[in-house]
Amino acid sequence: MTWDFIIIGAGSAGCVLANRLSADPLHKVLLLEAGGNDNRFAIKIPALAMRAMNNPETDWMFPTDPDPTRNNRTEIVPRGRVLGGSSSINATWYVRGNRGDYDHWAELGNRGWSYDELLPYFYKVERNRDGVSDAYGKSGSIIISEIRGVPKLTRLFLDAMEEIGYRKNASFNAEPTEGVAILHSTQHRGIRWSAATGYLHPAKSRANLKILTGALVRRIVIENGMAVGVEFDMDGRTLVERCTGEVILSASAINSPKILMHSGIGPHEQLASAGIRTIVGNEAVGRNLQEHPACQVKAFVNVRTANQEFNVLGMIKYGSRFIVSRSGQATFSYSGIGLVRTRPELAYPDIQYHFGAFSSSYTDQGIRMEKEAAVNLQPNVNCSRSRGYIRLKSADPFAPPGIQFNMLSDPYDCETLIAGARIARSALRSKAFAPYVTGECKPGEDVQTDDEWLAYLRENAGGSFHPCGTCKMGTDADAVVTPELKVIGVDRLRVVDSSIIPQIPSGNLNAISLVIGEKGADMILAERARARH
Ligand SMILES: Cc1cc2nc3c(=O)[nH]c(=O)nc-3n(C[C@H](O)[C@H](O)[C@H](O)COP(=O)(O)OP(=O)(O)OC[C@H]3O[C@@H](n4cnc5c(N)ncnc54)[C@H](O)[C@@H]3O)c2cc1C
Repeated sequence: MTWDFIIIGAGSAGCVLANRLSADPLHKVLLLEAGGNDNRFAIKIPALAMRAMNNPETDWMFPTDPDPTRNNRTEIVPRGRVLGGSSSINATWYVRGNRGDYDHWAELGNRGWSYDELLPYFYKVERNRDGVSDAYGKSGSIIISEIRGVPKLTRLFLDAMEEIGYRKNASFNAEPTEGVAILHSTQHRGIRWSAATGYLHPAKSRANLKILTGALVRRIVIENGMAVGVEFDMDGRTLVERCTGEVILSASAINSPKILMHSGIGPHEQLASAGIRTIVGNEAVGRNLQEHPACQVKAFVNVRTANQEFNVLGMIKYGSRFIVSRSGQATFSYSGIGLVRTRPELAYPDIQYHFGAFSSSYTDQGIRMEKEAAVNLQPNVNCSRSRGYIRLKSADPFAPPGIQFNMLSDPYDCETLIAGARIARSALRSKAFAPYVTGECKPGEDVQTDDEWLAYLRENAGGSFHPCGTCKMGTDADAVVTPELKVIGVDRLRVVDSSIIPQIPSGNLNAISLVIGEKGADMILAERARARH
């Protein structure tokens, strides 16, 4: 069989593409996914995502290189390895980002990617079935709901922020986005609504769409400067599928650049040292790695939190509530959002808060629940400026690449995160929290000066599970793909996923990854239609 389109990766963007490209029965579409089926409790019930993470069956669990900007600490980066990709194991936050983010993308030379041009694609993604906000589209594939049954401590977070000068704003995905709110999530009645749920499952019985799970892509086959197929391993065999239309790489910010490199597209020296023949030398492949640097500000509380209930009895309690009302702690982890300007002269929020009515910690093995009752207010820098990279470590296409975040290399990120952390501290010391908060747990009273905060960040800051930018879209020398998402130097090959992001936006990345899938599909279909006529 020869395919019209081969899509690599059934994640947020890949599921959208599989649906849109196979909507025309004349298109024969092959979707290759390394992971397996998403029919698991740990995926359907949002809070159980902690179990889908750190599980090699559903999480890539990429180890990082020691980060010199964070005292050489290492960490494990979770990425979904299952139908739905990271949208199947994420925390279900739905955050679009703001006008400034996407207008900036357009200003960088990416025609067609301004806020006004992307807004119709957000609407196309969204289905505001539970009436959560007028800001959303009404008939898209992804259901957006307010989370249900939030703890009292989360409502206190909104009061606390209001008390120190930040308004409540339930419409935080429309302009102006600034304010604090109960989380809007990609859920319907407490069940995760992933890209697989919204896009892939409704299309999977189409005769012209073939989905292969357990298909681990090695490389793209390039002949005469053109992508003509994909080589992958499945059931212990190495196979090649060929394609007359386009190969579309949607393996996300860590594996997309790695697959390009194994296909001969990337920094010549790295390819040569792995014994890979360079087809297109491009130093930019794998560079521009971005994250939302985050830290924790935590306070002990005098009421029970999920920390004391992270056991069998707690499971029964939360499980029963879930069964009866599809609400409560089984359906979320963090439950309050804040988008805040740390300085009034800024045009857009430079900090996003995740508020959790529980306390957990980053460890080099992932996130762990604490034993004592506490709440956690976590700021992250929105449009961060630190840059890291992905590099080939091995000639083995299945070995993980080197991942270097350099997460606190830019002083702007450090200063902004410190400002955000100080605001978080003020919120936890507000009158609203006073009856409940018994003391600061992290960073603790010893941390006061800028230098002390910086030392705290270097020892404690982590990412927000939002790596992106490693196959940057642009028109400059640092670009890997054009604004049409075509890989520079190779025909019939595009990258369509969060790796094309030129500058990380102000929000969690699932929404924009879905939009990248929608816009990518539109561009591919329009070109195909033009070619037919
Ligand atoms: C734990 C966690 C929590 C998060 N929380 C949120 C949140 O609450 N809200 C939010 O908006 N964002 C969140 N994110 C981020 C967001 O989900 C991702 O940024 C987004 O889903 C990325 O979409 P993508 O299409 O780029 O890649 P992905 O969705 O990661 O998809 C990539 C797909 O490609 C497949 N693949 C990779 N390599 C190969 C290969 N060699 N062969 C075959 N298949 C391959 C993968 O298995 C995967 O299915 C979170 C992410 C994680 C991991």
